[in-house]
Amino acid sequence: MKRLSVAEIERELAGTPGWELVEDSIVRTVKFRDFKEAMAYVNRVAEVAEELNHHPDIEIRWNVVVLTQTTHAAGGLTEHDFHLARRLNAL
Ligand SMILES: C[C@H](O)[C@H](O)[C@H]1CNC2=NC(N)=NC(=O)C2=N1
Repeated sequence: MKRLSVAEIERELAGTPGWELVEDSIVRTVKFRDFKEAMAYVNRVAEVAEELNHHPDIEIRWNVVVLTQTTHAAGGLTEHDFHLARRLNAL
C-alpha cells in the first residue's frame, strides 16, 4: 500500500480522534489505573493487530501505554494505519 500524502494524512487524522502525528507515525497515549489494566489493554490491542495483520509499536510504562503506528513496509503512514487506529479506538 502506498504512503499517504500530507493532505490525506490531515484528512485521516481529523476522523481519528485521540491520535497525533509524530514524524512518520501516529501516536496514542492511554493511561490506566495500574499495570495490570494496562497489560489487559495491550492484549486486546494485540488481538486486533493480529486480526488485521498490522501491528503498532507498543511501549508500556507501568500504567501508561503508548501506541506508535506506521507502515514499516511503506516507510510511512498508509490507510492501514488509520484503519487500525480506528479499530483500536473502538476497544
Ligand atoms: C507479511 C506481513 O504482512 C508484514 O510483515 C506486516 C505485518 N505487520 C506490519 N505492521 C506494520 N505496522 N507495518 C508493516 O509493514 C507490517 N508488515
